[in-house]
Amino acid sequence: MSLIHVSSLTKSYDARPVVRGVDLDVEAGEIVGVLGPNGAGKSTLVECIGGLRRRDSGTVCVDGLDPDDDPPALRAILGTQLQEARLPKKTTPREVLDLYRSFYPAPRDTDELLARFGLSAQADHRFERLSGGQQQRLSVGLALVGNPRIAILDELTTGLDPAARREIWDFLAELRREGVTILLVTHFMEEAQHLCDRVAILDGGRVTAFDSPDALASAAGGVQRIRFTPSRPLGGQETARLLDLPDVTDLTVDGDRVTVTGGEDAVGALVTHLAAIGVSARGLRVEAPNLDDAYLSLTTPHRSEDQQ
Ligand SMILES: Nc1ncnc2c1ncn2[C@@H]1O[C@H](COP(=O)(O)OP(=O)(O)OP(=O)(O)O)[C@@H](O)[C@H]1O
Repeated sequence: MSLIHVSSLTKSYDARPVVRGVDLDVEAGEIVGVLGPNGAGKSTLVECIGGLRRRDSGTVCVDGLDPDDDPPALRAILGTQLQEARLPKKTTPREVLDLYRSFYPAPRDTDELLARFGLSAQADHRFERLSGGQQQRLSVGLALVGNPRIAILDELTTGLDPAARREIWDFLAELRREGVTILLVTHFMEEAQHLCDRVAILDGGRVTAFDSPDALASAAGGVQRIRFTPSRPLGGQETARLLDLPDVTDLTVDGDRVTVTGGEDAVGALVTHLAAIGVSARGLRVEAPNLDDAYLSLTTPHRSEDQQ
């Protein structure tokens, strides 16, 4: 069986269904991303998996254990980072890391973690004096202090500057090499693309897709965007003619920049046609479909609560 097995999971708040029959299997050593709009149920789902919330129905099995039973064996192998770190204002990173270390049989070293998360200089500062990004880094460190085999990380790089984000990505890549299994809630497509072996897209409490980032991107329809500046202005008819080219589906003009959308054959047809009318395509860029395209095609933007 998979290391994390979820089937038909449901959870409601005040009779309002938020997670509506989720199936999810995560294999040992994978990094699996959970993506979806605000309110899609991502945190609720991973909190049910991590034993922080009780599900209403369905099955959750983590390394053979049911998190609702709160088994000590599960606490020993699971590290969870919550969306918002809520720590006492007057404690310091060193104190809180030392406290969390004491809960685990084989924890990581406090100074190593402080250095790893760029907090050595703030080790003895009160939590309330840390910046938002430093608080965030501490909360990721706390999830990992117990040397967990499974880590559940909820929006781990929100609020971090690009360098800190890269450092955390490198650390997660290292953890993956050590065989740690990671369930990662994120709003950053680049993060999911960079780190995740597979991505589950959650919309309105249901998984609408679960596959590798590349497979999701290809399934988004194989649409490419071709951007260029014509070497001379195109007339109205010349511009309209581009829409008739094979495999071209859409066209927008913004100043002197033209964007043509279409399938795999569109770029060849476009370049050949432009050459035939004596125009070259300056600054030509072809953007392949990416995870953003897949995400947008698989989720409902601004789904209101009464639509759920
Ligand atoms: N403790 C709670 N009591 C009542 N409603 C809740 C509770 N926690 C979450 N909700 C509601 O459940 C829905 C799903 O919330 P959840 O936090 O799981 O979504 P999410 O996908 O993680 O959202 P976000 O991307 O904004 O963090 C939201 O409408 C939220 O307001």
